[in-house]
Amino acid sequence: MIAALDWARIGAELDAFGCATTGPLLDAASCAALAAPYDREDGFRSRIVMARHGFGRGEYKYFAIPLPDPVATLRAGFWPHLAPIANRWNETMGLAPRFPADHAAFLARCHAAGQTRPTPLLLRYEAGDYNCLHQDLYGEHVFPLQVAVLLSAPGRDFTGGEFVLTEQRPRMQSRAEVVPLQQGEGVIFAVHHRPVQGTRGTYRVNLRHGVSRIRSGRRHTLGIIFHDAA
Ligand SMILES: O=C(O)CCC(=O)C(=O)O
Ligand SMILES: [Fe+2]
Repeated sequence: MIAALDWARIGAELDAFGCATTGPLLDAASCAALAAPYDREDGFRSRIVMARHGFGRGEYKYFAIPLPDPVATLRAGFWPHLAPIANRWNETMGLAPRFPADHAAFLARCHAAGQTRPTPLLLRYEAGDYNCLHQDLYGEHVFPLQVAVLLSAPGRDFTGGEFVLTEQRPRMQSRAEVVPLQQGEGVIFAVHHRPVQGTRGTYRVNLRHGVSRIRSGRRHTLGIIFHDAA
């Protein structure tokens, strides 16, 4: 499934815009099966009510280990395609970390540094909820790309609630990008920085992502972050 994606297009879009959509990843039944256990206690390590932390309005839950399928499959499956892009980006940006071919090896590095808690999460927004612009940094070890998969059907399950990215460029005004997604579709995007080719060489821009206000209904998302948390 992931191997069959158009990785040349995705790589080019990530380089040009800092984000790229995947097209369909999960069918409607798989989306529903992932979102349905949200209210259960088991299977999650913690629940965050966003308003309590100034993160926005809505809530999310971090999955416990073992990650359920298809979360584990997606996390491991994206890795070998994203690691070469991440290595290229870090080289271009003059950042030292390089990422191994195997996700387990990178997780071992996170765990040795005390980043032992799993980061894949399930988010839930109701009418009026939103996710403030942020960066999912959880410690010293950062994988520069992450994935979010929309589990609800826009227009049917909810309205509003668009995935947004902003890009803060040195000495320039910020640029915003709205990413339309279908149910079961993912967006791959920069966690923190991305390289931009300028006339005088490469520079780093700072990205943040969030979700605009849900106008009606309920919206669920699966978030896949590749570094674990301290
Ligand atoms: O709900 C969304 O679309 C974005 C969730 C998010 O912030 C994430 O997956 O890191
Ligand atoms: Fe996030």
